[in-house]
Amino acid sequence: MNQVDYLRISLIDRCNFRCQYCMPEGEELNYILRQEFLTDTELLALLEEVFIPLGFTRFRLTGGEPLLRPGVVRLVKEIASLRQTKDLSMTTNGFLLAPIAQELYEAGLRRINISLDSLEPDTFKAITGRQGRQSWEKVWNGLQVAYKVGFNPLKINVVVIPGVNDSEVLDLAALTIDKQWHVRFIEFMPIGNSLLFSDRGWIASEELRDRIRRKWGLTESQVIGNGPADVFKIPGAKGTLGFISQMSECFCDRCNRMRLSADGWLRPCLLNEAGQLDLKTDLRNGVSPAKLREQVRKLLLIKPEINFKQRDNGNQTGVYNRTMSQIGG
Ligand SMILES: Nc1nc2c(ncn2[C@@H]2O[C@H](COP(=O)(O)OP(=O)(O)OP(=O)(O)O)[C@@H](O)[C@H]2O)c(=O)[nH]1
Ligand SMILES: C[S@@+](CC[C@H](N)C(=O)[O-])C[C@H]1O[C@@H](n2cnc3c(N)ncnc32)[C@H](O)[C@@H]1O
Ligand code: SF4
Ligand code: SF4
Repeated sequence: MNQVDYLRISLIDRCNFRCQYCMPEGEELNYILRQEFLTDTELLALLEEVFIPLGFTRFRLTGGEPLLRPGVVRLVKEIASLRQTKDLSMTTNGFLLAPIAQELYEAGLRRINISLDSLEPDTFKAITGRQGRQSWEKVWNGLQVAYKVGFNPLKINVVVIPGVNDSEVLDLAALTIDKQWHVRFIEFMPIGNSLLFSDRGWIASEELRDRIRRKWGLTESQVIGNGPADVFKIPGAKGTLGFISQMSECFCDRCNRMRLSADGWLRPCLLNEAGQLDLKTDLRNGVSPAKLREQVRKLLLIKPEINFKQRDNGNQTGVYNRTMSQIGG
């Protein structure tokens, strides 16, 4: 059985973007009420008294947009300073990153993954719903500042949507040649916007690798990370290329993670809603840390059964109660 030691923590379900594949404009979302959010104190208590004793040592802060969480720098500092934290990272859309990057680094954050689906401001706008050239520039600037501040490895996440941004794959891959940036192409998953998914579908990573191979060649490579990316590089490039292929391949047999939502639900699998635990309610009802630990321990034991397995045709269209922005990707 894989060791499950990676917890993805959603800090907030709100976002300042409306990415078509995640939180499309106009979609009604039931936002978590403020009083339902795990407070910093509750989150830290769960980490220290439940997750860390069970062997979790790698934490990723995500959302929604994690930089919208009030007091995010303080929270980073608290988690980074836990003795058992081996790795603390964040996934962000980068819009609010530039002015806060240095503070985050000083608080102990060392790795950031930034979502940037396009190098064309107009396409960026069409995907993210953010008006104006300025939005793309703010994210681009966030990326440059994060690089200067020293976040390493610095990764760029690209969800590839057929007919929308797949024509940019070579341009995005080229970013890794001169800079130590790590670009990852993510196969679009049917969670968040099933209409767009059934209209556009996804492109298999192997097809993208083929395009890249024909232009520059491609060799296997490595980069620090806890996620499911298969890593390659263009020969001689400073950075790497990652491929996250949840539709064309199955990496569930090496799954090492669980997810904690901003309102304290523990979810054993991104794509399967079975087995979730409402840790926040139990915590607020005075259930002891030992009992909470026991519940999570039991969930860890049955996680291999819950891990997502329905990928016969690589095109399942489940209807999910929670979207990517609520789960944290
Ligand atoms: N199906 C599936 N997709 C995942 C899982 N973890 C990450 N992904 C996909 O990979 C995307 C990028 O993940 P990130 O938030 O950047 O984190 P990561 O790849 O785990 O990060 P590293 O530690 O840097 O490897 C997510 O948005 C998902 O689309 C997973 O457990 N299952
Ligand atoms: C839900 S977002 C949260 C963090 C932050 N707001 C961001 O965009 O980086 C985390 C990751 O999920 C990815 N994602 C969202 N919806 C997706 C989908 N339907 N298929 C594949 N990846 C998706 C995003 O591109 C992003 O890299
Ligand atoms: S992918 Fe991230 S930035 Fe885009 S809408 Fe979802 S949570 Fe927001
Ligand atoms: S789909 Fe579920 S089991 Fe598969 S890697 Fe993601 S979280 Fe793990």
